[in-house]
Amino acid sequence: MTTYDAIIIGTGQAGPALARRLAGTGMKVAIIERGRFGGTCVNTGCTPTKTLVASAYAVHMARRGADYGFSVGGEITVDMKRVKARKDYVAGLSNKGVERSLKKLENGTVYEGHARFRSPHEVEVGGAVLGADRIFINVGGRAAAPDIAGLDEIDYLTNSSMMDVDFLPRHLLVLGGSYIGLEFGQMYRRFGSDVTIVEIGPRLIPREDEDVSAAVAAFLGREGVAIRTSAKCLSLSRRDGEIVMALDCDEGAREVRGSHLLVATGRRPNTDDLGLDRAGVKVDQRGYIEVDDALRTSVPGIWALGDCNGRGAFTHTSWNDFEIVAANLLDGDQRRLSDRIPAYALYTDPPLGRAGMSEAEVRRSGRRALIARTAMEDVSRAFEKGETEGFMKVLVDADSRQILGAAFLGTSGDEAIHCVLDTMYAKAPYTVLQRAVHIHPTIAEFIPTILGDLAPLS
Ligand SMILES: Cc1cc2nc3c(=O)[nH]c(=O)nc-3n(C[C@H](O)[C@H](O)[C@H](O)COP(=O)(O)OP(=O)(O)OC[C@H]3O[C@@H](n4cnc5c(N)ncnc54)[C@H](O)[C@@H]3O)c2cc1C
Ligand SMILES: NC(=O)c1ccc[n+]([C@@H]2O[C@H](COP(=O)([O-])OP(=O)(O)OC[C@H]3O[C@@H](n4cnc5c(N)ncnc54)[C@H](O)[C@@H]3O)[C@@H](O)[C@H]2O)c1
Repeated sequence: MTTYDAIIIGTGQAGPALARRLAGTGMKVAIIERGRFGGTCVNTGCTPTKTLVASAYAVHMARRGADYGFSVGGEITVDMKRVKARKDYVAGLSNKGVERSLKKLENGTVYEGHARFRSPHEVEVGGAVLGADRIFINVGGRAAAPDIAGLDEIDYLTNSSMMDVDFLPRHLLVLGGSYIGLEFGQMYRRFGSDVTIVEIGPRLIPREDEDVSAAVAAFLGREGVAIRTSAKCLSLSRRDGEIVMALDCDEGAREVRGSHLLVATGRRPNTDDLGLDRAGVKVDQRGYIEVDDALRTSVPGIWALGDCNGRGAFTHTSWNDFEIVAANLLDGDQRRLSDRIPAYALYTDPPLGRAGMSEAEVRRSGRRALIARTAMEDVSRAFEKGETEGFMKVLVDADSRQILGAAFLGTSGDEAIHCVLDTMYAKAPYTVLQRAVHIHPTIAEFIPTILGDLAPLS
């Protein structure tokens, strides 16, 4: 057995940064990766998808040339091989950057292979057994396949296999109308595919407020994305060279057909093949590793960071997990998971920036609250850009005057939301943000104006 001061399993968003911090203190650190360095975000998640979203946006804007006073000679066609090559280049830089930095890390040793616990302080990888008093699990997750008759017989796509697509699907069926389904759905519609999104819930992105779901469905619909909600996929089969999806639904056709199928119905943690039982690490019913407020598992000396602990499902939450663990272990700074304010963005165009509670959550909480909402068409920057879809909504606690949450669905909503988020972290009353003088013309400039319109939430 080779002994280290620390073992890190997985090189997602938390692992590499933690490896650098620990190795920087002189600890001997083993880093184990079974797949591509950088994990989901870098290889099959954020980076490639946002690179593809950028290509789709450029195509969309070129098609809208007439709105801006120019024309493109001839039909706009998309070369999917070049779109993919651009994506591979951008994602490849990050992937290689993570690999290079870990392999040359002083005090670090990289093992390439599948890690499995042998005991609370021993991990097997390849033929080697590694031991350490501190083990950090950063194994992430993968696409979950729903239990649908016939799915196994279909050569379906997931976010991972979508990365190899270098052709235009004639008709992309998308199962699941949340982040992955909507980002890929709009993107492929813009590239030129017919797209049908099938969502089991009563509306798209069912976690969001109804007005958000409705606005997203409206602009996707205007772009020609077919949307089926409250539609349960009963079975999948192949007929006449097409994929046939049989639906249980109250409205619309009971069958949809397409050339390709993307399954985007959620994810599951990579904890089923990690030998956690041999270490005694507790998982919940869905396989997520149970952690406390400092990301310690049920076994002393073992921590779980990132998607595999079920406490976040984003790159920034995994990165924050690294910050929490490093602060507690190395800096004497008792940072806590419970200090984190929920925040994320959905990268449709326009994007949805979200911070804190939704309107529905505020209503359920029963507290006295204020609300203000503005259509993006009333925001001068959006109007000037010719991108007026969406709205901005802010909720404030009527007693403490602190911001409870916000949804910015509109151009630059993913950036402007940070004004709200930072004010929430500062625990400042909304009036601080209302009195801030923002730069003209920006989307953020309008936030003080919105806050001037706050009225009781009825
Ligand atoms: C299509 C898509 C788009 C996304 N877009 C965004 C976005 O725009 N913004 C955002 O914030 N988040 C986004 N996410 C989510 C984000 O990618 C994840 O939350 C983030 O990557 C989680 O990182 P992680 O650190 O938990 O682990 P991961 O990045 O999942 O990495 C885990 C690593 O562990 C390795 N591993 C697993 N098991 C073992 C084992 N037994 N032994 C050795 N190695 C192992 C894996 O190979 C992998 O490299 C997206 C996700 C997807 C799927
Ligand atoms: N912009 C971003 O930050 C971003 C982008 C992509 C992915 N992600 C991450 O990836 C994770 C997974 O995304 P996702 O969109 O796959 O999952 P999700 O959990 O967000 O949504 C799954 C959707 O599929 C629906 N669904 C479930 N079973 C179904 C079925 N049998 N038929 C039809 N619909 C069904 C659900 O109602 C839900 O709307 C997210 O939690 C997110 O953290 C983030």
